[in-house]
Amino acid sequence: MLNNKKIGMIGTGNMGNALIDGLIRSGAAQPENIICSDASERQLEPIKEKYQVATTTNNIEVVKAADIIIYAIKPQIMASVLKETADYLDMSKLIISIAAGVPLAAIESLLEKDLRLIRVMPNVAVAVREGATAIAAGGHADQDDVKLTMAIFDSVGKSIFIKENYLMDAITGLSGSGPAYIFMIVDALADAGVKVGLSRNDALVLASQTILGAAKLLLETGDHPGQLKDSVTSPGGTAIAGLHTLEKGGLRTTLINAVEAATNRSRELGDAMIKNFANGQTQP
Ligand SMILES: NC(=O)C1=CN([C@@H]2O[C@H](COP(=O)(O)OP(=O)(O)OC[C@H]3O[C@@H](n4cnc5c(N)ncnc54)[C@H](O)[C@@H]3O)[C@@H](O)[C@H]2O)C=CC1
Ligand SMILES: O=C(O)[C@@H]1CCC=N1
Repeated sequence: MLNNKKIGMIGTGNMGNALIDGLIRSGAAQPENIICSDASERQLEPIKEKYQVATTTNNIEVVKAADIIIYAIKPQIMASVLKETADYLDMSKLIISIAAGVPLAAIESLLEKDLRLIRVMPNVAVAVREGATAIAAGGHADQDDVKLTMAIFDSVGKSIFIKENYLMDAITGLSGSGPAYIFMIVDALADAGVKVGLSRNDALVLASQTILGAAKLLLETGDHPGQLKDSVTSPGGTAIAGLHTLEKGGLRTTLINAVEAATNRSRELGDAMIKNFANGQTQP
């Protein structure tokens, strides 16, 4: 699908780096077809060394050279980088933003021209090709653009297509931010293992593998999580004793509140962007 399309990555931090890694390791893109930019040479050097991709600190160079441009910079500087590169953006290029909370409408109001715009919410697991990604298309992006974007993010995990309006913030709160919740849970489970006598390393390996195994069971069987939970809880056994404690501690409510808080923060970021971008304000 990507064939020899040139992919430009603006921003090579957590996500930009993870995407480059996943694209190359999956074979979806060849190093010679990737050019990336970052404000920091320190960020670019290891990427150039590891992946032999073209690197530059000049974003405009990336936009000029690429057919598909992925903006992988912080939401707070999206406006200034979009403005910086705007003159070189046109309908010949597919523009993908992965910035949390930045609505397509904000980008369209800032750039004030017809562009093939796609908004994507991936997560950091793209680095190990197990990303969870949602894709929403702007007014001038067509089905081929969506297919191209899905080809990129399916090469580094699983992607779904959604209508952006009100769902992308929820996805940012759930799967975009979700790896952080799981890392915290694994860290706590490892502490628990240490508390009941395991070495830190054994506890961490066992806790991580338990999460991986549970996730694979869910995805490969398609069974409901409640059904799978019941398959673990022996009558009068250990799992139900642990689950009772989790219920008493309000685990479900806490997780629901966490996703809601992250979703609301994404909305706040978006509302601020729309206001600032509409006033042409590009500094955070
Ligand atoms: N970290 C995550 O798990 C996820 C992040 N995102 C989104 O991805 C975007 C990037 O996030 P991260 O990679 O975590 O941030 P990061 O801070 O790790 O990377 C951002 C990169 O942009 C570079 N940069 C700063 N100013 C620049 C400029 N003017 N031109 C070019 N590069 C510049 C920085 O040097 C840095 O390497 C954000 O919009 C975030 O909302 C989306 C999903 C998940
Ligand atoms: O925390 C953030 O804003 C970014 C977006 C989703 C995950 N990390």
